[in-house]
Amino acid sequence: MALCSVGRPLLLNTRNSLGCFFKQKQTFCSKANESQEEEIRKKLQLFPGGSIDLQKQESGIAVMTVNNPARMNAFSGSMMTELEERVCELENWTEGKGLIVRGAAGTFCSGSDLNAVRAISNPQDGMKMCMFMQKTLTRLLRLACYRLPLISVALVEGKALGGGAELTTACDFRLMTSDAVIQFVHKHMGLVPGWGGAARLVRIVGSQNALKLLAGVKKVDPDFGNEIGLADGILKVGEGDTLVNTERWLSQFTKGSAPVIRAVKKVVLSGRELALDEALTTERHAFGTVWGGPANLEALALKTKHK
Ligand SMILES: CC[C@H](C(=O)O)C(=O)SCCNC(=O)CCNC(=O)[C@H](O)C(C)(C)COP(=O)(O)OP(=O)(O)OC[C@H]1O[C@@H](n2cnc3c(N)ncnc32)[C@H](O)[C@@H]1OP(=O)(O)O
Repeated sequence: MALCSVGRPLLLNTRNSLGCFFKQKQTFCSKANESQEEEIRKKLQLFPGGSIDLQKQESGIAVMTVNNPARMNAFSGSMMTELEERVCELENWTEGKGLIVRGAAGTFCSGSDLNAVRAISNPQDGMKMCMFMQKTLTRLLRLACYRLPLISVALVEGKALGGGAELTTACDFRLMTSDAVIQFVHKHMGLVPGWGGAARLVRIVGSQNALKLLAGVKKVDPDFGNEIGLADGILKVGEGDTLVNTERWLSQFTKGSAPVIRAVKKVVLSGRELALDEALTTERHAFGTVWGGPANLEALALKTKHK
């Protein structure tokens, strides 16, 4: 039985929440919300185009591609619902260790498809779309909460604008190619982020920098990204295949014992998102899952030195 059915992700959350320290924070738990989600899913399907492709590799690293190059990889409505489906697939990928999120044809993502945005520009639809994307991107960021040790990185080539900039913040790390730009263009669109991008940005770069990026609509190039902690590394264009280089970079975090990596991601996520008491409780539980475990016993037997 699948753990998750895309049409009923709320059921998924209830079932999967046993091992999930975020269960008390889930908000989509009423029948009314469930039917609202279904309603917006149907509406989004009315705006087709592009795709979200997922390639799960034997290495345990998956590549998710935002694929709509004719519109600079803007998110059509159907791509928003496909993103939810792909996240669901990842939640159930027991061999998964890492995820690379990138855009097709050398550019990341230019946000929502403005044609779809115009058609759903009334406040009710906007709120439903916003809740839908917030929930999907939160699930993407919290993949480890579903028993997987997945560590994610956004490979930012070209432009990441608006919702595309928000998508980068739903990954654990961001690597930028030397020609890349991340820009929260929301203010210029008369908006603020609504896909959870502001809340995540504050946690990544701090409130001072977040204010500069959102209120100043500052273009973040790789050097500035590095300076404020938005970029975790810079990939020089022309020095090898960027995807291969990203896989190599990511593998430093995904190699080793899966239960230990899962526990690491859990303590970091809980430290960032929960109140201290709750985070300490989660840390104790995570510690209990690895103490005396195979990786721990092996390290003790080998008398491992950390030179
Ligand atoms: C604000 C938050 C938010 C949300 O919460 O929903 C959003 O994400 S709204 C979208 C924010 N993004 C934009 O406003 C992007 C607007 N587009 C541009 O600034 C440029 O197109 C750019 C910089 C992405 C690329 O410029 P370039 O000169 O390299 O190419 P073109 O402008 O010729 O673009 C090629 C082609 O793509 C279409 N395009 C680009 N972005 C979008 C988009 N977001 N939605 C729909 N279509 C988009 C562009 O119109 C061109 O199509 P064409 O048919 O050739 O005119």
